[in-house]
Amino acid sequence: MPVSLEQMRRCSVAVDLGASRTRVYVKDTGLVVNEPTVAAVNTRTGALLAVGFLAERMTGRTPDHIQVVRPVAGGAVVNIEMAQRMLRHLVGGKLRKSWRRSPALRIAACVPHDSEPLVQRAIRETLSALGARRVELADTIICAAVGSGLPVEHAEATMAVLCGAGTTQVAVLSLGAIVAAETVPVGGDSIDCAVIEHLRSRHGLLLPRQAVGPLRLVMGDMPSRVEVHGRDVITGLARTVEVDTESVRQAVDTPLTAVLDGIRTVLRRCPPDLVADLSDRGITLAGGSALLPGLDTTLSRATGMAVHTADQPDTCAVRGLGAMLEGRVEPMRLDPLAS
Ligand SMILES: Nc1ncnc2c1ncn2[C@@H]1O[C@H](COP(=O)(O)OP(=O)(O)OP(=O)(O)O)[C@@H](O)[C@H]1O
Repeated sequence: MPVSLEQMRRCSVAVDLGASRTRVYVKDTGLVVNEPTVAAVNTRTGALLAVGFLAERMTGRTPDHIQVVRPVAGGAVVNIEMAQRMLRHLVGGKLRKSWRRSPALRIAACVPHDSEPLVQRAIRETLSALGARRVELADTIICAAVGSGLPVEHAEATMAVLCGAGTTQVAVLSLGAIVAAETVPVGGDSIDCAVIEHLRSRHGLLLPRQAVGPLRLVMGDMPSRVEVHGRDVITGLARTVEVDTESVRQAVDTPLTAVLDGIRTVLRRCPPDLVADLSDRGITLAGGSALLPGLDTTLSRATGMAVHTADQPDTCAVRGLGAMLEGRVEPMRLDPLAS
């Protein structure tokens, strides 16, 4: 799926439909939507009740007739109809100006590297709900590298690790293309599951998914103890336990091993010249899970390479795609040599 910058420049809207967040960037305006990829429906009437933050807040708190749906999982749209309805509500009004300027709206969207044709078709069909006449697809990892400020179009290796909710994509790029890449089915969701499983087995406490966030925030600090509220596994009653943050950090190491294996696999597949470039430049982390405290130091210690976290890592991919739309990425000229 080669990214043609020429085709990208004809698009006016960039979309990153992630498992956790939906982000929309409008050319010459900026990021207009950054909301959870979640919709709540009434199963009796089929009516859409809420989308985005409001729907996410309903998770785990709904009566039987209300269902909270996540239409994207593992880098693919798994419920096209729901994704279309959610997008119309999240984005509709914000694209009115773009529609007026160009009724034949062109949208650019991120898709995971080496995604199946069916996955690509699903995203195209989903975006047709926004009135897109044409949908151009770009590799998410290239977009994230551009959004992280890496000079991807130079003849110099850069390594980007995009830590999302369901997957982590690792790639080495040079001359605007991917030299070697690997997708690991581990992301922020697996990290949350590791924390929940640790509290269940070590403390007999059931923790709601939403309660993991505050616990993540203290993980990078010095080892300390924090109070966590949940439900006792045996009695079913509310209980508060004191948790040692260092033991939570160790529980998270298991999913991180898979990410490390992904980095090692990509490095093994790279020509030695590029690996030498990387030892100078190091690894750049992007994606929402790159905000996990201490992730950069853990990866740096394990690989022996410098690891930097991009600015606003969670929105790197859509901002990178936006930069392509706005023509802020200059391709390296590879004109045939004159004879
Ligand atoms: N401050 C934070 N600390 C740790 N993890 C975080 C933080 N903020 C968000 N996350 C995690 O980042 C993940 C979402 O990242 P991101 O928005 O890049 O995913 P996505 O693009 O929607 O998903 P995917 O790329 O898998 O389709 C979630 O799992 C969330 O728990």
